[in-house]
Amino acid sequence: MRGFFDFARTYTTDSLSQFVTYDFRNQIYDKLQHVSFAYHDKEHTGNLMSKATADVEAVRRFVNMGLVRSSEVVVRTLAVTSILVWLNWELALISLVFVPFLVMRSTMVMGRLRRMWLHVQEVNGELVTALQENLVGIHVVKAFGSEDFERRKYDKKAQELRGEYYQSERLQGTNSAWMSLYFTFALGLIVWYGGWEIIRGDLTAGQLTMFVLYLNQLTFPIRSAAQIINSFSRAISSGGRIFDVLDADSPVEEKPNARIMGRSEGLVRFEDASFAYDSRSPSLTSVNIEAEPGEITAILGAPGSGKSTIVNLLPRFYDVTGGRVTIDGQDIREVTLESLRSNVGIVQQDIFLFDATIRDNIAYGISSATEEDIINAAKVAQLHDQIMAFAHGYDTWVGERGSTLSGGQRQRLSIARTVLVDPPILILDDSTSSVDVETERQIHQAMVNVMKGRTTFVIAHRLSTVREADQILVLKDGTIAERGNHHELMAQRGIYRDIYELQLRPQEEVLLDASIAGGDGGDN
Ligand SMILES: Nc1ncnc2c1ncn2[C@@H]1O[C@H](COP(=O)(O)OP(=O)(O)OP(=O)(O)O)[C@@H](O)[C@H]1O
Repeated sequence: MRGFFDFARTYTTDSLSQFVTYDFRNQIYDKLQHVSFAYHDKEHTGNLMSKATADVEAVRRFVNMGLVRSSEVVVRTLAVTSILVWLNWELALISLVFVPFLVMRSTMVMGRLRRMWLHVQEVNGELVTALQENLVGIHVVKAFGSEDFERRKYDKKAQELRGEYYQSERLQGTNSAWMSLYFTFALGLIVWYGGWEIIRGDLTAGQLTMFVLYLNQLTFPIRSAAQIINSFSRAISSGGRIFDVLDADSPVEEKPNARIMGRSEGLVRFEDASFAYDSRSPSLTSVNIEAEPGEITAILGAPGSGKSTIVNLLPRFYDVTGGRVTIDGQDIREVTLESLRSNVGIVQQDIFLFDATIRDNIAYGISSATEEDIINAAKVAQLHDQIMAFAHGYDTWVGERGSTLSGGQRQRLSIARTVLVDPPILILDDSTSSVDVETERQIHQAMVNVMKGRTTFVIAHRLSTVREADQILVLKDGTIAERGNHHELMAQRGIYRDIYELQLRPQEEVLLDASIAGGDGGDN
């Protein structure tokens, strides 16, 4: 019988706790998929990972252990107290004298433990962040010989965490001791008063012994209460951190009545568009751009002038803080995010590759892509021949974050991915890591191929791309300082001409020299 009830209890608590954590995990994951970039700018990845794992685990433990034990404690306490009152109400009243102390102490300890556990979870988040940054940036750490610096940084956080754990365990230990002390005091009081009653002849020794034996049955609930308080405080602080994620506002929200955008014609307008990452300084002020379908718009400017910010507004990674952005005349805030983003493709220079095969990485997000589609996309991206040169061809595993591919190959893989999606509007960053002349030519050809027939915004660093552009925008401090084509801007003798003389022309000369010399530096 007992075995059956134990099994039923374990089964119920385990499945309930797993159900709760399953739900929390999915909700957190779902939320993180949908919050905008502005949220990720502020939240550390390690901290989010800690919330999705350690905090969820703290809640699971409470549900698994604390909730059931709490009901057991309540039932036992009520049952024992009723028996005590029935046995001798006067003694029962005396034995309850410690209850107010117990309640006061528990409330105080619970508040302190909650603050402590919150701090523990925060430090744990910082520790995971330090580990995550170290692993992601391991190349930089090794290149700069910073292993010792990183170890000390990690050790400091680990020590802080150890200290915090120690403090909370100590508080829990002293709390447990205090609660036992109150109880022992009450027991002493009963023995003293009961003894007195026996002397007076109002109570027999047997009755007192029975009362004390029953009173002793409260030892278990009192000990458990200390543990439950700890587990509850931890679950409350973890629950708070979890709800911080679940309740986070995302500045980029889809309207409830958002329409689905069909395949766009590719007419893009920025109308008086302004944007600020924070309230202190605007990153874009009153930007006006009109890009006709199929047109190439090159964006140039000094670092920090707002080039990436402009293109980030188009797929709504951030929302304008003033003015509006339209595609085919409709405000992009009126359409669903999914349909908008399927119309706006992005070729990133530093593309993220998943630990999967080349085929899976090219077809990422397009489950309907056939083998033929994938090969065609790789051909357009000038990558097919190199893939075929690998021993496993399209089945080659790219390694974590594509570490087994060169920078040039990763960039062209990004182009192949975009070709497969076939978006009418394209955002491109044409900067390339230093590659040899042949790779440079292949990348350029791949870019020309992918831009064909699409309205393209290219953050331009190379003269070849700038020359192909229908319009060139030169940014300065978040505003468009100059606009026109190459010849018009050269004639203006302004910022563009400076950029041309200082950056674009020398680059082309180097490439020209390299091609004449037939140098091949290797695709890196
Ligand atoms: N996530 C962010 N949070 C806060 N400020 C940002 C953020 N990203 C960019 N900024 C600021 O906005 C301004 C414009 O940055 P942006 O990245 O658009 O410039 P950029 O021209 O693309 O620069 P680069 O050529 O160096 O990539 C800069 O002052 C930059 O510091």
